[in-house]
Amino acid sequence: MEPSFPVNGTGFPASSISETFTNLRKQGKVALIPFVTAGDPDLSTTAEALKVLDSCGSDIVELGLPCSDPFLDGPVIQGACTRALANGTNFESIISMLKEVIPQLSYPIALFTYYKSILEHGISKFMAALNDAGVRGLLVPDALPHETEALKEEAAKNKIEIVLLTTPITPKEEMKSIVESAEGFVYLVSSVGVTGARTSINPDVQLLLQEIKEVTSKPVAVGFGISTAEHVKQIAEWGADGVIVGSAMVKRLGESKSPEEGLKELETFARSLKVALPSKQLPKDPLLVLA
Ligand SMILES: O=P(O)(O)OC[C@@H](O)[C@@H](O)c1c[nH]c2ccccc12
Repeated sequence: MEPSFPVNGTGFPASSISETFTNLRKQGKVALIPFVTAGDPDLSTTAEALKVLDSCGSDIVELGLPCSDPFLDGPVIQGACTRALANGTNFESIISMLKEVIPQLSYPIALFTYYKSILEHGISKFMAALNDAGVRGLLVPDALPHETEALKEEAAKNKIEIVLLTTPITPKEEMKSIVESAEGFVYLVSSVGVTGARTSINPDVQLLLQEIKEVTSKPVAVGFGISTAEHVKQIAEWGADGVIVGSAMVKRLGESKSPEEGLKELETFARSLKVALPSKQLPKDPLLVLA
């Protein structure tokens, strides 16, 4: 049976994060992983944005839970969190939006959150809600190793993969154990500091990618500061399996004059990144999802 919405090559219903990478790898493709903050500028626009990103050939989307103290984020994502919280977006409203939208998407969603927000709900309730909504991955960059182990245990019961992050200053031994424990993919943070667009990519990323690939066959996606088609191309050439683009997406979607304008800018930008990557076919009429 033909599905009535775009299928991004991973098949429907959306695969797990690992399966998505396995499929892409078979086809020699590099994953485009946009990040947006849930509820920015409002939750119905987030729902539209998730569909627009599907039509642009996104392979996975990282969806951020807005938080009042996003200390790993730069001004753009901080602004997105402020807007989302100001319009009343909360965990429950995000979960109910996802329940409706995820069945319409061909890619898996990985949720991004700070550890504190999970504890507010309790780990097992949080994971069960994610599973119920169809979320397939989770990133909690500020969780300590023992906290991560507890998260992984509960996530496994709920078919959720826990993505772990390594940075340019992570000691090699620690990097190895992160890589060993990571599920879905390994997130290589390109540079030290907070999230936000950078003018150029840290050239050490090439070597860091090699070092990770020497110790694992798990997919590796690079994020932090990636904001142009050139950046994306460069990172793909260096052998990454995916690129994560956050602040540059959020800026277009959340800082535009209107939600409609923001969605259009998001679409144009995501397409420009997609064509820069070793790519797959896009659906014929992407604007249909906006109608
Ligand atoms: O915004 P950037 O620089 O494109 O970085 C990716 C990113 O937004 C996303 O992965 C992310 C958002 N907030 C984070 C905090 C820590 C680590 C990663 C993130």
